[in-house]
Amino acid sequence: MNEQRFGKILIVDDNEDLLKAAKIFLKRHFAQVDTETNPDLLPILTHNENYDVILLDMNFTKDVSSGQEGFYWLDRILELDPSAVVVLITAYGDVNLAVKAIKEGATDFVLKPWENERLLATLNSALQLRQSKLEVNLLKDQKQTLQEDIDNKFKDIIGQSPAMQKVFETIERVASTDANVLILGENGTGKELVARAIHRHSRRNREAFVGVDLGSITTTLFESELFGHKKGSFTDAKEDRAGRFEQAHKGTLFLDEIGNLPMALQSKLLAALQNRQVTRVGANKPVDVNIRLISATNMPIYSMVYENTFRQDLLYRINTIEITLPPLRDRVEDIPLLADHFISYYSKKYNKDIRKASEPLLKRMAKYHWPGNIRELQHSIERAVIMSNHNVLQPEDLFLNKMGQAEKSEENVSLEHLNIEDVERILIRKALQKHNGHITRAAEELGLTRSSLYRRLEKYGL
Ligand SMILES: Nc1ncnc2c1ncn2[C@@H]1O[C@H](COP(=O)(O)OP(=O)(O)OP(=O)(O)O)[C@@H](O)[C@H]1O
Repeated sequence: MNEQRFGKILIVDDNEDLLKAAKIFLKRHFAQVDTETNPDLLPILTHNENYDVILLDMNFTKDVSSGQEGFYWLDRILELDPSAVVVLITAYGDVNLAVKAIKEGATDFVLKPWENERLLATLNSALQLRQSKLEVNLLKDQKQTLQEDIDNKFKDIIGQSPAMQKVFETIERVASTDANVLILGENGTGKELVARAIHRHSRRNREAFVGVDLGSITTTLFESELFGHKKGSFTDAKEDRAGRFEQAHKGTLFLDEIGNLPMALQSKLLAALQNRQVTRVGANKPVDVNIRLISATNMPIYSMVYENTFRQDLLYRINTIEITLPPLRDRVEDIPLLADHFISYYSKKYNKDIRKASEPLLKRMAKYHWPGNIRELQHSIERAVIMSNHNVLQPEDLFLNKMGQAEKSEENVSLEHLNIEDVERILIRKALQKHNGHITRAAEELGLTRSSLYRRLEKYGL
């Protein structure tokens, strides 16, 4: 018989002939059939093997027919495994006892002497019940994990400052809608983290979260990367491939660095977003895509619209809801929390016993400008944890970039400690601040063309 057999059955009865006969018959139908005459071994047997169905006699002592032993063992089995499925073996006159046992948790009963086919049918239903019970248990575990996830909603986004509370509120409010979200903020402020949190708390969370870094996609590969291609449509197209839009179907598409997309490509992106359809390179039929769109940029996107370097219609398509992440220097009250979080994470990772940051170090961190925001804080703490010999991190353990220190107290900038790049970065930041991110005016003031200013913005991550 080639048919695949499932199910582990244990039969406990004091009648050896009955056990032998049952085993011979049932082995043809189930994956494993074990027999036992001594019920005292039940706890150890059920502990060692994960039986699907236990076929249990009601009476073991000779001339006793009260069924008390069966009740006792039924109780014990269910105590050890509340999902156990127990089928009782009863004599003809014991039907009332068997009915009572079912009320106490037994699944079914079979009458002795039994017909093999009827026994098989009873065991098959019992096995199905066992599988359902196991599935329910699994679902309960999964539900609990999901619940824990919900309870710890923003556990990976650290921050208690009013600005971050506002961010959390917005995430909560927009996550369940399908609204397009635009996340603005300097480099390293947690834009991707927020995008992932929105996806995690959305109705699409069982589907894919697909991220694309538009800042690093070349113009030639843009369409194939986003919309996919047919085999042979260009030299490197060795096989049919779905693009990011299709990969994100039913899920969330995260377009990072959208402000870096050249104008020509912006129109192509806009068309796909408007039509909710994409056509693979080399194909002639568009396919429908159902995506939730989240975009992010550290560029001054509104000034870019004003300057005609970012399409206004594209901006309106992506910014239904806007979330602006504050730079770390504007929420210094979150620094101790973040520091603790990263110290404990990296201490564990590198097997060090570093407990916290000292007060003088926290003061130093509060004064620092953090041009690279949380990413910079995270990396400096990682380095400090690796290098430090202290149990409490000290100011000298943290290597901070001269730039960030200079800018926070610009009036005290001492040029001899800066190099040309440091100075250029300070001047660009000042010009942008003065003109509220207006690129043309800042470029004019700096004596640069707009495109060379953009190159520098990218270079310095401004
Ligand atoms: N609030 C936060 N709590 C904990 N970790 C954070 C927080 N914000 C950012 N991080 C961490 O900082 C790093 C940078 O975050 P993320 O990549 O989300 O920033 P980003 O704004 O998308 O950066 P970029 O603009 O450079 O793409 C990540 O390692 C992230 O886990």
